[in-house]
Amino acid sequence: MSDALDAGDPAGSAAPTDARPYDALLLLSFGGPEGPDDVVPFLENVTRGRGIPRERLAEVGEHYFLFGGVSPINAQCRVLLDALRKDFAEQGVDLPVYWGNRNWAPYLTDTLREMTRDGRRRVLTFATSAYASYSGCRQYRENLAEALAALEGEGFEPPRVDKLRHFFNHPGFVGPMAEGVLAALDTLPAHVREGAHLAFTTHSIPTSAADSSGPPADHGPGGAYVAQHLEVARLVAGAVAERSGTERPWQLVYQSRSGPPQVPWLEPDICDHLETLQAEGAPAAVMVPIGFVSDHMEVLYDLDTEATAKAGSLGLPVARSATVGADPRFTAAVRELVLERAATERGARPERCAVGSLGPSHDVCPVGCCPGRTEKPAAAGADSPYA
Ligand SMILES: CC1=C(CCC(=O)O)c2cc3nc(cc4[nH]c(cc5[nH]c(cc1n2)c(C)c5CCC(=O)O)c(CCC(=O)O)c4C)C(CCC(=O)O)=C3C
Ligand SMILES: [Fe+2]
Repeated sequence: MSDALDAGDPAGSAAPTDARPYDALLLLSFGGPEGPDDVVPFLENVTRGRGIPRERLAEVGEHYFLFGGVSPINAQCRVLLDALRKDFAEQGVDLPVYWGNRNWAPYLTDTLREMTRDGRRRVLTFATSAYASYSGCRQYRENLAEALAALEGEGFEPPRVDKLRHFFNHPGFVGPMAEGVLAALDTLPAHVREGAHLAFTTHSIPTSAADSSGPPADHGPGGAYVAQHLEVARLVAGAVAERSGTERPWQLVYQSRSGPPQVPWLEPDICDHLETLQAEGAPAAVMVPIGFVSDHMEVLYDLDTEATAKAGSLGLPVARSATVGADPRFTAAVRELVLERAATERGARPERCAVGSLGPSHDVCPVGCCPGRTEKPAAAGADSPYA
């Protein structure tokens, strides 16, 4: 990118709603079962070759069967898809939005095939995962590469695919979560509200995956994964303190651990944390699922069912705050990120919005970002085999 653009920004004359060079947005999500017969095949898709213990799979299958074999995640993606289309239409952003999943229908490869048939040549991807990590970023990029390879194998010339930067510190993500905490506090009995602890939770991952998350240069203990979550927790706790006039103690904790017990994963687990809080005399807690963009199964089962039951057995009042879902501030944030990236691709230097001290994340994952256990081709990064 040339500094000379600062003077006479050529893209500055473009309409503020110009999404060029992109001709489509791809909403890329995890996918989930939509009925009892889907549960086992879905789990097979998720765990292909990753050695999750059988007992854990049976347990996770049970969580889905408890809800009729239906994960809420696909319905939430449909709502988000509609909300994005409506936002784009209202704001004059002329960009079709498609939806594909990594692990269940509509499958990513099918969506990309449809996009290719529709003549889309420059696709921007919005993955429903806010933070850096192998599971939350590179794995999505690997699945994009697999889909592109499959289409090439079918004789198509697939589009070029980019991916939006991590949005964890965008105000359209942090703001709605802070408001969700204030609303959750209001549901607690009045006499425990003041002293309630904030338990920020996210998906546990192996400590080795956390340590290597983000660009290689940033690697420290916990890597970008822990640093980005700590930043969001700090920002939300700060906004809540400011709005409510009360500083509350907070901590980042983890949930939904899997994998063999001898492998270390990020700790403490939310349930152990609730036990500690109760033992230390905390009057109440709000569980704040900052690691998830909507109320999918990890939230409905691991927090609303399991952790809430644990708190009940401890006599500790708890509430769970809302995820951003299709909040209009979040859909607006996606639009802003799309237009920002489009302007950057046109050679302009748009304002790159971010709150807190970490600054806006990279647009293109550098080589070695969030490595997996085995090296596989990944699209939409500096090490992409696709342009
Ligand atoms: C960081 C992270 C996110 C957040 C980023 C993002 O959103 O992508 C996330 C999201 C999700 N994870 C989900 C489901 C599952 N994740 C599993 C397994 C795993 N997740 C991991 C990490 C993450 N996971 C890891 C390190 C594993 C073990 C190894 C592996 O398999 O890589 C398993 C297998 C059984 C189990 O081990 O629990 C299932 C069924 C669903 C769908 C929920 C629904 O249906 O509503 C969603 C949104
Ligand atoms: Fe997961």
